Parts: sequence; structure tokens; C-alpha cells
Amino acid sequence: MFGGDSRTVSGRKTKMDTNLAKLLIGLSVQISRSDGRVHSSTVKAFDAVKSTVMVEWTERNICRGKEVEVRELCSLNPELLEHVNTITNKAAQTATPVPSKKYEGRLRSSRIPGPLPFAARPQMRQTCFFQQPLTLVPSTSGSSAEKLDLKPSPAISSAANRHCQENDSKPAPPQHFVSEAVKANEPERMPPPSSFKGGRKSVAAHELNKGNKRLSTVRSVDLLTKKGKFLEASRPNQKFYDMIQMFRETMEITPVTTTDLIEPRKICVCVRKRPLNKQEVTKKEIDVVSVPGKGTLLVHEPKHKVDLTKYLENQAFHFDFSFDESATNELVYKFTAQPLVQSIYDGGMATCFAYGQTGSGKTHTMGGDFTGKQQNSSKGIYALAARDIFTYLNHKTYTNLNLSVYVSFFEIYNGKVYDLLNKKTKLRVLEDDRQQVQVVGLEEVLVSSAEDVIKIIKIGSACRTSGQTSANANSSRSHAILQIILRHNDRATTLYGKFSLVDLAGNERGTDVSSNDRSTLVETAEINRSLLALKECIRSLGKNSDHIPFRMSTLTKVLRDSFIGEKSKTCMIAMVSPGMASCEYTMNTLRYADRVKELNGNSKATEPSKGKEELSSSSEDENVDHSVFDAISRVTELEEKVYADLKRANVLVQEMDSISYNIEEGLPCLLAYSQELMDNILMLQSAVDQEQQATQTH
Ligand SMILES: Nc1ncnc2c1ncn2[C@@H]1O[C@H](COP(=O)(O)OP(=O)(O)OP(=O)(O)O)[C@@H](O)[C@H]1O
Repeated sequence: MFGGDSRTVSGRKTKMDTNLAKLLIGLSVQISRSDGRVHSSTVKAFDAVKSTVMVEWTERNICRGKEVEVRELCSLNPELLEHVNTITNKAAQTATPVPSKKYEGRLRSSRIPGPLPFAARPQMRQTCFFQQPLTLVPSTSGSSAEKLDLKPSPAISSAANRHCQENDSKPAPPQHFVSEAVKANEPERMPPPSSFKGGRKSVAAHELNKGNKRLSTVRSVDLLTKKGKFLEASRPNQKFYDMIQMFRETMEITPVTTTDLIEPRKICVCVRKRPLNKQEVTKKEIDVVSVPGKGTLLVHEPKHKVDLTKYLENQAFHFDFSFDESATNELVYKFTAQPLVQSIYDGGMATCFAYGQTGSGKTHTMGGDFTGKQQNSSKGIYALAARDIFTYLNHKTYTNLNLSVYVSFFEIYNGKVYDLLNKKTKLRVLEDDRQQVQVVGLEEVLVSSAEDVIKIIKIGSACRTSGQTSANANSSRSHAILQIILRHNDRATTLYGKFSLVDLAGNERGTDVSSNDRSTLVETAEINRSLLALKECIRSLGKNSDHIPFRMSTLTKVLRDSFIGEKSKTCMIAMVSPGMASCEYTMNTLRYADRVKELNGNSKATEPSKGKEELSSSSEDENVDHSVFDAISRVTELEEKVYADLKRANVLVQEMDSISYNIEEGLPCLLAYSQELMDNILMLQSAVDQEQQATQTH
């Protein structure tokens, strides 16, 4: 690459590295932190092999440090690159460098540095989709064969310019970059202990490259001992993080605002992203979900190519509304459940579902946000809907309807219904000849204010069945259904309208439970079965189909009247966790929500951003769905047969019972009768005996 005698070249290169080290060390430079802050730090060491520098700064009296790639440093400090280039060019003509003005007072050495050792770096690839690839163009001019003309992508330039503007308030000169290296087998950026150990560093790096286990151990021990000092050690999957951050720099964001228009919809499907939680932040979990707004949500799916190159697959999903991590429950309510309140006053059925992976924020959205373990029930969709229902009730338009409000709160756990307002009494779900489904004995409490409803929510929520899964220590494994019912104040208290607010159980797969015992697996299978049935029912509602497959699960049975009727309206809020660890479940949630919405006339077409791969995976998903659906239908058929057999057996038992009753009743009579008969026989016998005696005497 360098041409000429290799000994001369390597000798020249070592000298240049030494010069560059002298130029950089001691400089005050801007660095970018993982949380987005940009501040100054001092260059302490230069690693020519990795083309990185070690920088240090003081924060709250703690000396911190981090390793930064030279190209990253140059992008944040454009004058630095300019300065290096100036010196390099001058060096070709004179032996004395003239430092650029900005760094004049900060240079510790005025010796001529060599050009940046970019050429020593391996060929790299830009694999982040949606990102214009960076170009690495060898310069044809100049005497130095190592010098490269590095062209940035416009997106990155603008990002870098933004940084510069923030810090310098003057426009940044054109930037020079190398493309993003994303080899999985490349070590993640960690502070090299060698940088601080003078002569040892190159040996350690060299030996490490050779795969020397002993030295690897030494290196990791070094890293551990340095941990206290270098708190900024990069996060796991730093490359993915960088790629996502770069992508976000180019993203246009239009968040939902309270002034946005709400169109009336029969089925509304929205998505809400929760913020990273404390544990995720501590683990330096990467946020892989972006919400540009206008109903769109992006998942930056981290992927590896066959050659282990890391890349992102940015997948776009479109819903009626998309809410980012800053959205409040009030805002989410305004666009989801609130428009449904009107429909129950029009005599319809409204249903709002919170769907998502365990720990994604369903209970937070429906029941209210948490402060520690305390839930603020007045800030959830349950309470907000109750408040509006009472506002309507007291409005002059509706007072003449003469309605009262009742509340029931129950859960479905493992296909069984439990009354949360009556000490979790197990209830039976029966269907009459007209296919009306009744939850027999369900407590309905008459309420006169939203505060009454909040009290009921508190009582009911405390009762919910909880288990433990790997994602959420207080996971709800049941579907909780709060129903706010409007009834006429006549003697029969006939039903007028009903709002069902459903906090669904977590949708994670059977393998995601920390305990693999049979009951937990059965529990998970039951959850998945009911969620699948729910999807099919909402899809049928969307198609205005006459056939609603509501018998497939207890959940759909009890919500049967929500899926029928012209005035029925449904809203689903799909919740997603933003962490990279949840990426697969996030994709499952979004695909589910997408299928629910698919046949809804109001929805815009989904534009998967992927090509063939995405299409094949979604058709695979469909096949899986259908086979599961078929299996569920078969199980449901069998269940119905067994149920019919049971019914017949029951009738037989009752007949036998009545026969045995008759036998039991008849037996004493028979005995008395036979006794009577016996007495009569005896009497007859004695009469015959007397007659015989009399005959003999005569
Ligand atoms: N939008 C949000 N803002 C802040 N914190 C949130 C948000 N959504 C969820 N959380 C927090 O995340 C944690 C898990 O949320 P939540 O219990 O609501 O999840 P879930 O989906 O109901 O889980 P499960 O299905 O297991 O019950 C809670 O501590 C909650 O406070």
C-alpha cells in the first residue's frame, strides 16, 4: 500500500505516528458522550494501531476517561483535521510546521506530524440501512501514498455541523470521515489499558491479535482494575447504538399533539413506546425503537450478516397514532379511548384493549402510572374514561335518557373468570339459546361519580393474579376487564351501553417465562390462545362479518357483544418496550397490531421497509397464524363435543337419580304392603285353621 521499500515505509510511519502522538497529546478537544452531551476533554494518549486517542476530563471531582476514534474526534473538531492537513501539506514543502490559529496555544509540540494513519485501518463497510454510504477515496494527489480524501455522507455532515454549531457558533468546514466499521469480530471500543502503560501497549495488542489467552486475561484484569476510573466504558453493542444515533440525526419528528385531528373510526389501532426503565438504563440497554410520529414507528432491528458484519434493519410500521416515550396517559387517552365514550351514549358497545409484551406498560396505561409500587389510579385510562362518562351523564343532552352507571371488574386467568369485586369468586360463563353470554353472579356496583370508580379500580387491581416472568417482577398473567355499564333506570334496568376496558395479559411466548413448570406453560399457552382468538374476532368485526368466532376463548366469549352491532367500536393500544433485548417481542406485538388493523377500512397501508425477506417472514407469520388458528378451531370443536357428551351424561345421571329416588320412595311402601299382605295371609291362614277345626268338630 505504501509502495517502495517496506523498511523505509514502516520506519517513516513509526516516525509519523510518533509525531502525530506528539501533536495530539495534551490537546483540548470536544468529545461526544453517550448521553448526547458534547464537552471538552484532554487527549492523554494516542494508539496508532487502532487509530484512537484516550481522552480524560473531570466530572464531579472524578477523573473520567474514554477511548475515541480519531475520525470521530475529527468530526467533532473539524479544525483539528484542518490543522493536521495544513501541517501535513506544509511538511511536504518545509521542515517547520505552522500550526493553525485555533490550536496554536494548545500544542505541546511544534514538530511536523505525519498524516493521519487512516490507511493503516482495514477496509470497512457502511451497512446501516437508510444511510448514504460513506466513501473512502484514495487521493491521487500529493506525495504521501497514505493520505486519503475522505468524503462524508450529507446526513452525517449535517449532524456534525450541528454539533459544531452548538459548540462554536460558526459554520463548520467540510468534514472528512471514514466509513463506519461494523465487524462483529472487531473488539468493541473499550479503554485500552495499554494506552496508559507505555511500552506494554503494543505488545499487548499484538499478542491479543494472535489470540494469546494469557494476555487476554491480563487485559481483562487490566480493564477491571481500570473500571473505577473509566466509568464511560462503552455499552454492549456500541456499534448498533452509534448506527441508531446516526439514523436519528436524520429523522424528521412530528409528535402527536393535543391539537391533532381525530377521525371517527370503527377500529382504531395505536402504538405506544415506553421509556427505558431504570434497570435497562443501568445495563446500558440500547433503545431500538424510534417514533417519528404521524402514526409511524420504526424498529431498528440489529442484525448480523453471514460474515458477522453488523447492520440495522429499519422496519417501519404505520398505525392510526404512534406515541413516543414522552407521551402522557392523558394524551394517549385523548386519541384512543376518549372518542369511544360518545358511542356508549349512542347505545353502542365500546372496547379498549391494552396489548403488549409483559412489562411494556399496559397496566401503567390502563390503571395509572406508578410511583414505586404505588399506582396512581386517577391517571389511567380507566379513570379518565370514568370521568368523561360522568361528564356526559350530567350533560343536559343525556339526562333525559334516565341512565345509571354500574361497574364490574373481573379477570380471566387460565380461561376461568374471577370476580375482582367479590373476593375473587370463581364465576361461570353461560350462553343461552340466543347466544347471549352471561357471567353468572358477576357483581355490578352502582356508582355515582368517577371517584367511586377509582376506588373500585384500586380494590380490583390489588386482587389481580400476579406471577413472575423474566421481564417483569410483578407481571400480570391475567386479562383484567373493567366494564362501565349504562343501564336504564326502569325496573328491569335494561342495558343501554357498555365500555369494556381490557388490560390484557403479557403476550410473551412460552419460552420467556423464568420458570418452566407445567402450570406456567399452560398459563402462557392459554394467554396466547385467547390473544389469537381476540385478533380473529376484531378482524371479523373489521370485515363486518356475520360470523364472529367468539367461542374460541373465554375472553372473546365474555366480550361477545363488543364484537357485534353497528355501533360497536374498538380501540387497541399496542405497547412496546424500547430495549434491544425486547426487540423480538416488540416485532411480534407490532405484527399482531398490524394484522388487527389490516382489514380496517380507515387504516393506511403498511409499508414494510424491507424487501423479500420481510415479505417472506410476514407470510410465514401468516402461515403460523393459520395453522395455530386451525388447531384452535379443532380444539374448540372437540371441546364442544366433549361438552355435548357431558351434557348427555348429565341427563342420564339425572334420570338414574330419579329412578333411584323412585325406588327409594317405593321401597318402604312395598315393605309395608308386603307386611300388610303377610298379615293378611296370616289372618287368612288362622281363619282357614279355625274353619278346619270347626269342620272336624262337627
Ligand atoms: N409510559 C411509561 N412511562 C414511564 N414508565 C412506564 C411507562 N410504561 C410503563 N412504565 C413502567 O414500566 C413498568 C412495567 O409497566 P407495566 O406493569 O404497566 O407493564 P405491563 O405491560 O402491564 O406488564 P404485565 O403484562 O407483566 O403486567 C412499570 O414500572 C411502569 O411504571
